[in-house]
Amino acid sequence: MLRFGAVSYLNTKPLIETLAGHLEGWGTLRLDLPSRLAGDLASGELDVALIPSVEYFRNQANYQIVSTAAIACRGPVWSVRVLSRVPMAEVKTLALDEGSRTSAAMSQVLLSEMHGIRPQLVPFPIGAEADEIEADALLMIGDRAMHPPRETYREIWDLGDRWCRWTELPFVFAMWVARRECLANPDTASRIEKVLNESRDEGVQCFETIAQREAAAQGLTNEDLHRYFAENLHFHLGTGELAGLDSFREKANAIGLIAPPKPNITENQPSSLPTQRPS
Ligand SMILES: C=C(O[C@@H]1C=C(C(=O)O)C=C[C@H]1O)C(=O)O
Repeated sequence: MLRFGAVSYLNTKPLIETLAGHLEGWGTLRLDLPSRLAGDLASGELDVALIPSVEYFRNQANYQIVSTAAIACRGPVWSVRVLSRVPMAEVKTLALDEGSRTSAAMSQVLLSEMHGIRPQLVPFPIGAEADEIEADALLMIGDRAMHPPRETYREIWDLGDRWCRWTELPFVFAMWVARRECLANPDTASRIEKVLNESRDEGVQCFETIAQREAAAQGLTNEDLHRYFAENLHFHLGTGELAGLDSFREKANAIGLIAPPKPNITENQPSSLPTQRPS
Protein backbone atom coordinates (compact mmCIF):
# COMPACT_ATOMS: atom_id res chain seq x y z
CA MET A 1 0.00 0.00 0.00
CA LEU A 2 1.24 3.51 -0.82
CA ARG A 3 1.09 5.94 2.07
CA PHE A 4 -0.39 9.34 1.13
CA GLY A 5 -0.43 12.40 3.38
CA ALA A 6 -2.48 15.57 2.88
CA VAL A 7 -2.85 18.85 4.75
CA SER A 8 -5.52 18.81 7.45
CA TYR A 9 -6.73 22.39 6.81
CA LEU A 10 -9.90 23.47 5.00
CA ASN A 11 -7.81 24.60 2.01
CA THR A 12 -7.13 20.97 1.07
CA LYS A 13 -10.72 19.64 1.23
CA PRO A 14 -11.34 20.12 -2.51
CA LEU A 15 -8.18 18.15 -3.34
CA ILE A 16 -9.18 15.17 -1.20
CA GLU A 17 -12.98 15.14 -1.37
CA THR A 18 -12.97 11.93 -3.44
CA LEU A 19 -9.37 10.80 -2.90
CA ALA A 20 -9.92 8.10 -0.27
CA GLY A 21 -12.33 6.36 -2.65
CA HIS A 22 -9.77 6.39 -5.47
CA LEU A 23 -7.11 4.99 -3.13
CA GLU A 24 -9.16 2.02 -1.97
CA GLY A 25 -7.10 -1.14 -2.09
CA TRP A 26 -3.75 0.45 -2.96
CA GLY A 27 -3.20 3.52 -0.80
CA THR A 28 -3.86 5.00 2.63
CA LEU A 29 -4.51 8.67 3.39
CA ARG A 30 -3.45 10.52 6.52
CA LEU A 31 -4.18 14.19 7.27
CA ASP A 32 -1.70 16.33 9.19
CA LEU A 33 -0.06 19.75 9.51
CA PRO A 34 2.07 20.76 6.49
CA SER A 35 5.29 20.84 8.56
CA ARG A 36 4.68 17.28 9.83
CA LEU A 37 3.90 15.99 6.34
CA ALA A 38 7.21 17.45 5.17
CA GLY A 39 9.07 15.69 7.99
CA ASP A 40 7.33 12.37 7.33
CA LEU A 41 7.95 12.45 3.58
CA ALA A 42 11.62 13.26 4.21
CA SER A 43 12.00 10.40 6.69
CA GLY A 44 10.21 7.92 4.40
CA GLU A 45 7.16 7.49 6.63
CA LEU A 46 5.05 8.76 3.73
CA ASP A 47 5.44 7.96 0.03
CA VAL A 48 3.40 10.80 -1.48
CA ALA A 49 2.41 13.99 0.30
CA LEU A 50 1.03 17.48 -0.16
CA ILE A 51 4.07 19.28 1.19
CA PRO A 52 5.07 22.93 1.54
CA SER A 53 6.71 24.04 -1.72
CA VAL A 54 9.89 25.18 0.04
CA GLU A 55 10.42 21.62 1.31
CA TYR A 56 10.42 20.37 -2.25
CA PHE A 57 13.26 22.80 -3.05
CA ARG A 58 15.18 21.65 0.01
CA ASN A 59 15.00 17.96 -0.87
CA GLN A 60 14.64 17.96 -4.63
CA ALA A 61 17.21 15.21 -5.23
CA ASN A 62 14.83 12.72 -3.57
CA TYR A 63 11.53 14.18 -4.71
CA GLN A 64 9.34 14.55 -7.76
CA ILE A 65 6.19 16.63 -8.28
CA VAL A 66 3.48 14.12 -9.24
CA SER A 67 0.38 16.15 -10.04
CA THR A 68 -0.86 19.51 -11.28
CA ALA A 69 -3.05 19.68 -8.16
CA ALA A 70 -1.73 22.23 -5.67
CA ILE A 71 -2.62 24.84 -3.07
CA ALA A 72 -1.89 28.17 -4.70
CA CYS A 73 -3.25 31.71 -4.97
CA ARG A 74 -3.32 34.56 -7.47
CA GLY A 75 -4.13 37.32 -5.00
CA PRO A 76 -5.32 37.53 -1.38
CA VAL A 77 -5.36 34.01 0.13
CA TRP A 78 -7.10 34.90 3.42
CA SER A 79 -5.59 32.06 5.48
CA VAL A 80 -1.93 33.13 5.56
CA ARG A 81 -1.24 36.28 7.53
CA VAL A 82 1.46 38.23 9.28
CA LEU A 83 -0.04 40.15 12.21
CA SER A 84 2.24 42.90 13.44
CA ARG A 85 2.21 44.87 16.67
CA VAL A 86 4.65 47.43 15.26
CA PRO A 87 5.04 48.95 11.79
CA MET A 88 6.19 46.10 9.52
CA ALA A 89 9.49 47.88 8.78
CA GLU A 90 10.34 47.80 12.50
CA VAL A 91 9.73 44.09 13.19
CA LYS A 92 12.63 42.66 15.19
CA THR A 93 11.08 39.36 16.31
CA LEU A 94 8.80 37.19 14.18
CA ALA A 95 6.88 34.21 15.61
CA LEU A 96 6.50 31.45 13.01
CA ASP A 97 3.44 29.19 12.96
CA GLU A 98 4.77 25.71 13.66
CA GLY A 99 2.50 24.22 11.01
CA SER A 100 4.20 26.21 8.28
CA ARG A 101 7.35 25.87 6.23
CA THR A 102 6.58 27.77 3.03
CA SER A 103 4.89 30.82 4.52
CA ALA A 104 7.62 30.87 7.16
CA ALA A 105 10.16 31.33 4.35
CA MET A 106 7.91 33.62 2.30
CA SER A 107 7.31 36.01 5.19
CA GLN A 108 11.09 36.34 5.65
CA VAL A 109 11.59 36.87 1.90
CA LEU A 110 9.00 39.67 1.82
CA LEU A 111 10.29 41.38 4.99
CA SER A 112 13.82 41.21 3.63
CA GLU A 113 12.96 42.47 0.13
CA MET A 114 10.37 45.07 1.05
CA HIS A 115 11.93 46.45 4.23
CA GLY A 116 15.50 45.13 4.30
CA ILE A 117 14.95 43.43 7.67
CA ARG A 118 15.86 39.94 8.97
CA PRO A 119 13.94 39.52 12.23
CA GLN A 120 14.92 37.08 14.93
CA LEU A 121 12.65 34.01 14.71
CA VAL A 122 10.67 32.48 17.57
CA PRO A 123 8.18 29.59 17.50
CA PHE A 124 4.41 30.09 17.47
CA PRO A 125 3.22 26.68 18.74
CA ILE A 126 0.06 25.15 17.30
CA GLY A 127 -1.84 25.10 20.59
CA ALA A 128 -0.88 28.66 21.59
CA GLU A 129 -2.99 31.79 21.27
CA ALA A 130 -1.46 34.82 19.56
CA ASP A 131 -1.75 36.92 22.72
CA GLU A 132 0.44 34.47 24.64
CA ILE A 133 3.34 35.00 22.24
CA GLU A 134 5.90 37.70 22.84
CA ALA A 135 7.00 38.89 19.43
CA ASP A 136 6.67 42.01 17.33
CA ALA A 137 4.85 40.04 14.63
CA LEU A 138 3.27 36.61 14.16
CA LEU A 139 2.86 34.41 11.11
CA MET A 140 -0.40 32.45 11.27
CA ILE A 141 -1.60 29.96 8.65
CA GLY A 142 -4.49 27.60 7.97
CA ASP A 143 -7.93 27.51 9.59
CA ARG A 144 -6.96 29.53 12.65
CA ALA A 145 -5.76 32.41 10.45
CA MET A 146 -9.22 32.75 8.89
CA HIS A 147 -10.83 34.31 11.96
CA PRO A 148 -10.72 37.98 12.89
CA PRO A 149 -7.82 38.50 15.32
CA ARG A 150 -8.73 39.08 18.98
CA GLU A 151 -6.04 41.70 19.41
CA THR A 152 -5.68 44.99 17.59
CA TYR A 153 -2.62 44.92 15.36
CA ARG A 154 -0.69 47.78 13.86
CA GLU A 155 -0.43 46.11 10.45
CA ILE A 156 -1.81 42.90 8.95
CA TRP A 157 -0.42 41.37 5.78
CA ASP A 158 -2.29 38.82 3.69
CA LEU A 159 0.82 37.07 2.34
CA GLY A 160 -0.88 35.89 -0.85
CA ASP A 161 -1.84 39.46 -1.65
CA ARG A 162 1.62 40.81 -0.76
CA TRP A 163 3.46 38.22 -2.83
CA CYS A 164 1.26 38.59 -5.90
CA ARG A 165 1.50 42.38 -5.88
CA TRP A 166 5.27 42.39 -5.19
CA THR A 167 6.18 39.85 -7.87
CA GLU A 168 3.16 39.99 -10.21
CA LEU A 169 3.22 36.19 -10.09
CA PRO A 170 0.99 33.55 -8.47
CA PHE A 171 2.20 31.82 -5.32
CA VAL A 172 2.28 28.07 -4.65
CA PHE A 173 2.04 27.06 -1.00
CA ALA A 174 1.95 23.30 -1.37
CA MET A 175 2.07 20.59 -4.01
CA TRP A 176 1.85 16.82 -4.32
CA VAL A 177 5.34 15.33 -4.15
CA ALA A 178 6.50 11.70 -4.12
CA ARG A 179 9.73 10.11 -3.05
CA ARG A 180 11.51 9.16 -6.26
CA GLU A 181 11.86 5.48 -5.34
CA CYS A 182 8.05 5.12 -5.28
CA LEU A 183 7.91 6.09 -8.94
CA ALA A 184 10.29 3.41 -10.27
CA ASN A 185 7.36 1.58 -11.82
CA PRO A 186 5.89 3.81 -14.57
CA ASP A 187 2.40 2.34 -14.05
CA THR A 188 2.45 3.38 -10.42
CA ALA A 189 3.70 6.84 -11.35
CA SER A 190 0.93 7.42 -13.87
CA ARG A 191 -1.72 6.00 -11.54
CA ILE A 192 -0.65 8.42 -8.78
CA GLU A 193 -0.83 11.35 -11.18
CA LYS A 194 -4.21 10.30 -12.56
CA VAL A 195 -5.78 9.80 -9.14
CA LEU A 196 -4.52 13.10 -7.70
CA ASN A 197 -5.55 15.09 -10.78
CA GLU A 198 -8.97 13.41 -10.96
CA SER A 199 -9.60 13.97 -7.26
CA ARG A 200 -8.84 17.66 -7.72
CA ASP A 201 -11.04 17.89 -10.83
CA GLU A 202 -13.91 16.23 -8.94
CA GLY A 203 -13.30 18.24 -5.76
CA VAL A 204 -13.44 21.62 -7.47
CA GLN A 205 -16.95 20.69 -8.62
CA CYS A 206 -17.97 20.23 -4.97
CA PHE A 207 -17.22 23.62 -3.36
CA GLU A 208 -20.90 24.00 -2.43
CA THR A 209 -21.17 20.59 -0.76
CA ILE A 210 -17.87 20.95 1.06
CA ALA A 211 -18.70 24.46 2.26
CA GLN A 212 -22.08 23.33 3.58
CA ARG A 213 -20.54 20.42 5.42
CA GLU A 214 -17.49 22.16 6.88
CA ALA A 215 -18.33 25.84 7.44
CA ALA A 216 -20.32 25.78 10.69
CA ALA A 217 -17.81 23.62 12.57
CA GLN A 218 -15.12 26.19 11.70
CA GLY A 219 -17.27 29.17 12.68
CA LEU A 220 -17.54 30.34 9.07
CA THR A 221 -20.55 30.98 6.87
CA ASN A 222 -21.13 28.71 3.88
CA GLU A 223 -20.76 31.77 1.62
CA ASP A 224 -17.39 32.73 3.08
CA LEU A 225 -16.01 29.23 2.79
CA HIS A 226 -17.34 28.90 -0.74
CA ARG A 227 -15.65 32.20 -1.64
CA TYR A 228 -12.38 30.98 -0.06
CA PHE A 229 -12.38 27.91 -2.33
CA ALA A 230 -13.59 29.68 -5.45
CA GLU A 231 -11.83 33.05 -5.23
CA ASN A 232 -8.90 32.95 -2.80
CA LEU A 233 -7.45 29.55 -3.56
CA HIS A 234 -6.27 28.17 -6.84
CA PHE A 235 -5.84 24.41 -7.22
CA HIS A 236 -3.93 24.08 -10.46
CA LEU A 237 -0.20 24.27 -11.19
CA GLY A 238 -0.05 26.14 -14.50
CA THR A 239 2.71 28.09 -16.19
CA GLY A 240 2.11 31.16 -14.00
CA GLU A 241 2.34 29.05 -10.87
CA LEU A 242 5.57 27.43 -12.08
CA ALA A 243 7.04 30.90 -12.70
CA GLY A 244 5.94 31.88 -9.18
CA LEU A 245 7.69 28.78 -7.80
CA ASP A 246 10.91 29.66 -9.64
CA SER A 247 10.84 33.19 -8.33
CA PHE A 248 10.17 31.97 -4.78
CA ARG A 249 13.04 29.49 -4.97
CA GLU A 250 15.40 32.20 -6.17
CA LYS A 251 14.37 34.72 -3.52
CA ALA A 252 14.41 32.22 -0.65
CA ASN A 253 17.78 30.90 -1.76
CA ALA A 254 19.19 34.42 -1.98
CA ILE A 255 18.64 34.87 1.76
CA GLY A 256 19.91 31.39 2.65
CA LEU A 257 16.58 29.67 3.33
CA ILE A 258 17.04 26.72 0.97
CA ALA A 259 20.59 25.45 0.68
CA PRO A 260 22.14 24.55 4.01
CA PRO A 261 24.59 27.33 4.92
CA LYS A 262 28.11 26.62 3.71
CA PRO A 263 30.40 25.82 6.62
CA ASN A 264 32.87 28.55 7.34
CA ILE A 265 36.18 26.81 6.61
CA THR A 266 38.08 28.82 9.17
CA GLU A 267 35.69 27.73 11.94
CA ASN A 268 36.64 24.76 14.15
CA GLN A 269 40.14 24.58 12.76
CA PRO A 270 43.23 24.26 14.91
CA SER A 271 44.28 27.74 15.93
CA SER A 272 47.75 27.09 14.51
CA LEU A 273 46.31 27.11 10.98
CA PRO A 274 46.61 30.46 9.28
CA THR A 275 43.22 32.11 8.76
CA GLN A 276 44.51 33.89 5.70
CA ARG A 277 46.07 32.08 2.81
CA PRO A 278 49.54 33.23 1.83
CA SER A 279 49.37 35.38 -1.24
C1 LIG B 1 -2.90 28.64 2.04
C2 LIG B 1 -2.30 27.89 2.94
O1 LIG B 1 -1.29 27.15 2.46
C3 LIG B 1 -0.56 26.30 3.30
C4 LIG B 1 0.70 26.83 3.74
C5 LIG B 1 1.78 26.02 3.95
C6 LIG B 1 3.05 26.54 4.56
O2 LIG B 1 3.10 27.72 4.92
O3 LIG B 1 4.01 25.77 4.70
C7 LIG B 1 1.70 24.66 3.60
C8 LIG B 1 0.57 24.11 3.11
C9 LIG B 1 -0.65 24.88 2.85
O4 LIG B 1 -1.68 24.35 3.59
C10 LIG B 1 -2.76 27.87 4.34
O5 LIG B 1 -2.28 27.07 5.15
O6 LIG B 1 -3.65 28.61 4.68
